[in-house]
Amino acid sequence: MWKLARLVAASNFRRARPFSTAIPLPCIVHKRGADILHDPWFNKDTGFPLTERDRLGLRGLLPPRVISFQQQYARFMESYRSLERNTMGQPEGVVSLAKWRILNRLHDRNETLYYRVLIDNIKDFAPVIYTPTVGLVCQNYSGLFRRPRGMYFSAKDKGEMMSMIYNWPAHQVDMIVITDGSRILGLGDLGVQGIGIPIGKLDMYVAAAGINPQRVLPIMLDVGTNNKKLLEDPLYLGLRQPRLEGAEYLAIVDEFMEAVHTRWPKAIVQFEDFQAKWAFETLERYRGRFCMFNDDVQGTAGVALAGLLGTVRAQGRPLSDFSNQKIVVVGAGSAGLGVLKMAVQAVSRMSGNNETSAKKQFFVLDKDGLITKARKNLDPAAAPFAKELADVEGLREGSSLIEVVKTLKPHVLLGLSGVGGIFNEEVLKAMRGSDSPRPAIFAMSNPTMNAECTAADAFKHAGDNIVFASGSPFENVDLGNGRVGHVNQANNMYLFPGYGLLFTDVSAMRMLEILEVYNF
Ligand SMILES: NC(=O)c1ccc[n+]([C@@H]2O[C@H](COP(=O)([O-])OP(=O)(O)OC[C@H]3O[C@@H](n4cnc5c(N)ncnc54)[C@H](O)[C@@H]3O)[C@@H](O)[C@H]2O)c1
Ligand SMILES: O=C(O)C[C@H](O)C(=O)O
Ligand SMILES: [Mg+2]
Repeated sequence: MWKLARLVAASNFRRARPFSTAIPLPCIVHKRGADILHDPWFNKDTGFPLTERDRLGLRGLLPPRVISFQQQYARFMESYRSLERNTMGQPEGVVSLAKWRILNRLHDRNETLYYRVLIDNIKDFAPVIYTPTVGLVCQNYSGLFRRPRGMYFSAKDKGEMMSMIYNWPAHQVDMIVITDGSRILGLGDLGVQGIGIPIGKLDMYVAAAGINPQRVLPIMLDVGTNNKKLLEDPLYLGLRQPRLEGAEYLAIVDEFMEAVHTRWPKAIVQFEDFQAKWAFETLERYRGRFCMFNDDVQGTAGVALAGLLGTVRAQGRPLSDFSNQKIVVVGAGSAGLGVLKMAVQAVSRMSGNNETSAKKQFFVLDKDGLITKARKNLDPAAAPFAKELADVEGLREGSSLIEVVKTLKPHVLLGLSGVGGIFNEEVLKAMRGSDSPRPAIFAMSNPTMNAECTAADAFKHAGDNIVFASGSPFENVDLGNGRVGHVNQANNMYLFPGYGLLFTDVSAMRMLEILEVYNF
């Protein structure tokens, strides 16, 4: 996958810009002197040749020696490797944040060099600029803040957004990732600090899909936070008020969507890490009018489905056997329900049966256990997947995870609950009784500490023959005797850069048509 992503990225960058020195300017640069050195889009640091130093008023503002792009690259990588050596043995969080800081400083200074090192070292750097480290960055964002990135629209900006959007310096924007910070990974409400997520996602768009970095825009929609700790933190950078709800909330999102599409009618807006109720509501509200999608609902579904089909192949069975797999999804939020919807559609199309019949093999649990039609106050979003009691013999409304696994003997156990360790020893051991010769365990919650189980525990307790995937990266597991327990990563990052690449190459209307065709 990474090889493919790098090929795509490399070919796009070649097409868009020869990357050996720096980004050719898409328009005439009106800046001069120190303003250019302080603009990460155009800055080449000590790489400015003497002729450019004369032309751009840089003479005397830089040390005399010209250091080539390649030399700067080698210098950065040496600093990074020496940081790795010097922090060996220190706590993981400290090391990850130190790595993030050094990359972030480069991002703020010289984007050309930043994206070059990111593309060339994507496997090493993705866990630093994206999941899982980005979670830690969001948790500490107010303290880590040095320079703004992206745009911040707050509830206090109501009525001003249409003019504010023109404050963004780029003429064209193709790809926007927006969050309201209400459900950042499995870490809950992080308010304005959630901006780290759109930044990390858009870095992946640039690195893996070759999207022009000057045409991406991370957005934070700050409608307040219900996180008490943040509200009491004197350094907290967001609005110090409870989250807006209901019509007041929607009015803010409506105004933002109007503003953004007035200025850039073809920009694609990716909704990210909104709490489930707003994830579903905004998707329904805007999908017919704007070029938008919800990554947690739709991106996750695509990646999970690919993993589920891959599991069938890993079992040595024909893909059509997918229709016979018993699948237990743990977590009935934006991600879990998104996966269920797409997987049911897939089974229905593959088997030719209607969706009611395709649903039979899927079972879903939330914090109150197995979801059945007998549930009082059944969440309308989960209702289509609630089981008839008659269809779950030996189980009841609210059956626990262990009861479900022991009774159903599922082929697949897929976690999108945000609850770390919920696939405990007992549950994993029960998966040994699965009806599948190669049961699949997908611990998709993020970041690492929220994963339903670790890779090591999965292989230890559920057996060597499982197919394992996780949302956050884990190392392969040494099973002894030279055998390896392979860890696959099931994270929507394997899909959304592709959406961007596809949809920025087609017109906005065509995107809507594509989404329609795939009943997305
Ligand atoms: N790997 C990926 O690509 C990917 C994509 C999206 C979301 N995620 C992760 O999935 C997790 C959930 O995301 P979401 O948007 O669906 O969150 P959400 O808050 O919308 O949903 C969480 C669901 O888990 C349920 N739950 C909570 N405790 C539970 C328990 N003890 N047992 C069973 N279910 C329980 C809740 O009732 C709810 O239905 C997060 O950790 C997120 O980071 C991963
Ligand atoms: O951000 C990620 O790593 C995946 C996903 O979008 C999530 O919310 O966990
Ligand atoms: Mg997300």
